Amino acid sequence: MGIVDRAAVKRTDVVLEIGPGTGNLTVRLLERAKRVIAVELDTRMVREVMKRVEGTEWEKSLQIIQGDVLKVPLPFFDVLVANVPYNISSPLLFKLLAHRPMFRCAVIMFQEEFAQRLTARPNTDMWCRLSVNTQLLAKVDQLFKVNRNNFRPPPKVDSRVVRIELRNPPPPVNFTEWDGMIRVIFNRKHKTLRATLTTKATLKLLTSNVNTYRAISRAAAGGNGPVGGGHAKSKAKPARGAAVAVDAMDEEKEGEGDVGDGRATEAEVKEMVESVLERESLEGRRAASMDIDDLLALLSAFNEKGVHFA
Ligand SMILES: C[S@@+](CC[C@H](N)C(=O)[O-])C[C@H]1O[C@@H](n2cnc3c(N)ncnc32)[C@H](O)[C@@H]1O
Repeated sequence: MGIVDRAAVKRTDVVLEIGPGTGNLTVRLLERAKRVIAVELDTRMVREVMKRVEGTEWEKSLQIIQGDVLKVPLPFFDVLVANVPYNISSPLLFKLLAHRPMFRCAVIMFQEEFAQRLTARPNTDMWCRLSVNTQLLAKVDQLFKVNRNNFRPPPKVDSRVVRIELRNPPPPVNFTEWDGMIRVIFNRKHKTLRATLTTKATLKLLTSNVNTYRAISRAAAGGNGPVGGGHAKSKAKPARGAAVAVDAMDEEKEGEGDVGDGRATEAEVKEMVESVLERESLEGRRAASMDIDDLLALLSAFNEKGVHFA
């Protein structure tokens, strides 16, 4: 079974094909779907595909969007099929993970190693920021390997086709905040959390975030915090998904040592970070061994304490 069969296209489906090239997959998708929308960067390829369906029964059910898949707004679709250059694998994947409304599935060919990272597990070499972010938002199945000798000329690496289904409902987490934390702790995944989270650069970032959240919180409470003065309440809305964290922070304001003007210092934020790690018994843990649930719990513990990664 090839990519088209694995996509399990139904008669009622709108299929989005990325990079149709000369249209080999396109014609097979048209035989099965209600409609195919193809996004192709190369104008010569666009003409090739159009020529291929001209005068056939498929002419009316194919729409071609000429452009870069990373730049064009994607239309509604049920199923996506993609075979595109591997240098856009990561941005394409993240565009799809954020795509709404949700689609039924995406069947995509990636480089073997990239595909393996998508389904990697903790305590393996492949477990990385890509694995964690993908598995937070989607379920990925490895479908089949495509040997490099199937291509002319053969590339340097093998490929693999995977199926991606978005988690529905999506996890209740602010993705920017989540990815901010994942970036920091997976930058050196074998170091302890205490070591990665208390470097000078990380503390600088966290202190700036803590102070922004405090200012927002003060403004929302009607005070004259640094954000926006008298109009701050309407202007300084926290990012979507951050509301819970801001409420939790309000409750803590009295206890958390504000210094004078209410701004936290790096030393104070270091203490906040260390106290969360200690309370959760996580000082000695390493990102390399943490699964998604461990990481969600870690982010939640930090947010409750008023520590933010975005
Ligand atoms: C490997 S070919 C795929 C050919 C065809 N799908 C097949 O299986 O026979 C990749 C295609 O993706 C197109 N492409 C490359 N970058 C693209 C982008 N950023 N957006 C849309 N299409 C792109 C190329 O022009 C090319 O036609």
